[in-house]
Amino acid sequence: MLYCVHMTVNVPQGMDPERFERLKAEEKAVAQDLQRSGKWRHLWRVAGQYANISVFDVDNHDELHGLLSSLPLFPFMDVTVTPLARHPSAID
Ligand SMILES: O=C(O)CC1=CCC(=O)O1
Repeated sequence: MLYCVHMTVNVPQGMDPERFERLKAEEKAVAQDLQRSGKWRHLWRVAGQYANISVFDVDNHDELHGLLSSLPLFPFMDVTVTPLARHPSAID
C-alpha cells in the first residue's frame, strides 16, 4: 500500500544544538536505510519549509505507524498521512 506522508519538523526550543544535530544524523541514517529497503520510495523537501513530502510503500497502516513512530525526529514532527489509491487514468 502506498501512503503520502507530510512531515513538518518543529525545532525543539531550548534543546542542546549538538543533541539536535545528532538526532538529525540518526534520522538521516534511518531514512536512507528505509529508502534502500524500498519502503520509503520518495523523499522530497517542501520548498521554503522544514518539512518533507514522502511516499511510503508498506503492507498496512500498522507497519507505517511503526516506521514513522520509530524515526528519531518523530517526537518533534507534525505528521499527516494520506493513503493513496490507484488513479484510473494513470498509465503506469
Ligand atoms: O528534514 C526532514 O524533513 C526530516 C527528515 C526526514 C528524513 C530525514 O532525513 O530528515
